[in-house]
Amino acid sequence: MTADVSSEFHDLHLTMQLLQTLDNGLVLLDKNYQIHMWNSFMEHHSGISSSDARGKILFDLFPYLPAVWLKRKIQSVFQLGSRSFCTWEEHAHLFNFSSTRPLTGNSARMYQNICLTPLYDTTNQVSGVCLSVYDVTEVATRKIDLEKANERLERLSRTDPLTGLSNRGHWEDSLKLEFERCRRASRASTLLLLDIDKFKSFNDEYGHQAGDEVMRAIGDLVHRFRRSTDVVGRYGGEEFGVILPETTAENAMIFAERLRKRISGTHIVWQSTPLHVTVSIGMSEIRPDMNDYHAWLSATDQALYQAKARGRNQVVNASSLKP
Ligand SMILES: Nc1nc2c(ncn2[C@@H]2O[C@H](COP(=O)(O)OP(=O)(O)OP(=O)(O)O)[C@@H](O)[C@H]2O)c(=O)[nH]1
Repeated sequence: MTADVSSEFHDLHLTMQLLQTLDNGLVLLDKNYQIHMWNSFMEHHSGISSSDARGKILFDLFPYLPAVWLKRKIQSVFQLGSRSFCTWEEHAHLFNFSSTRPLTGNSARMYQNICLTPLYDTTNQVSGVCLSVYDVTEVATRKIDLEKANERLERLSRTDPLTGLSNRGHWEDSLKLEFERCRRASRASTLLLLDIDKFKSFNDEYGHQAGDEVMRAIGDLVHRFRRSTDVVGRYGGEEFGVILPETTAENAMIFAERLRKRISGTHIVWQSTPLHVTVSIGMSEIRPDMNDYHAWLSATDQALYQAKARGRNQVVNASSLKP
């Protein structure tokens, strides 16, 4: 070996060692997806030694890889001569590797970003593609945790903690939306306000916790009774609101009467004592002369007031009231 060749061989040897120290995976592929280099990161995480990997076809070693998609990506690097990327958000675990910190992190599997880089020969032709694999498990799990926490906060900000129904703010937003939709499309929609009768007496006789239990049970009953398109919320203290989209007052009356009877026929058990609960319901169908959803609420509230005044445990339709 001449001095030059020996020096080049020495440099190559050092370069190969340097590649082994990288904390990311390196795979050198030719046009036929045959592996020409496989660094220690890949050895360590795949359990396949460099000597076993070299000469093999990538897709034979890892039959679970999304072959159609990845082949297209690799071929485009050969054709265009430009880099290509794939983030964990596209393919979370391209290689099925274990996470290096499964105990402190939140994932048993490694999240990866992938980069495909063209490698040129001396004639300036792309002769290989270097596939770099980056372990981004910590970043990915942190982002996923943050998204989950935000979703939870979002849900909490919309929910009444006692009944699990929509809280007043969120329910009123739905009401406003429904009002606007109906106005534009001129279609029917009916609003119900439901108030537990003599609710104060449950608090006074059995304690506040019993009152809470009554509230929870009625909220649950209304929630289970409604159709999936109806929107139920806790409107105030012991008051619930139900929006019945695409429903005329006539049909809403059938629903409201059924609900009222169901509630008055159900005993809520508090510490072995059955409590008899009734509700008063006011309802009103949306009308063209209503300028905003407040007018809709106000008409329904007046009907509820009448249901109370007429002796409770009944449904009153706003259209039956004298103007
Ligand atoms: N336990 C409990 N009580 C509540 C809650 N929110 C409001 N209340 C109570 O509900 C009671 C409502 O009483 P009133 O407005 O006098 O009405 P009522 O006793 O239901 O009588 P009518 O509506 O006229 O049939 C008040 O005593 C409030 O303190 C709650 O979240 N839990």
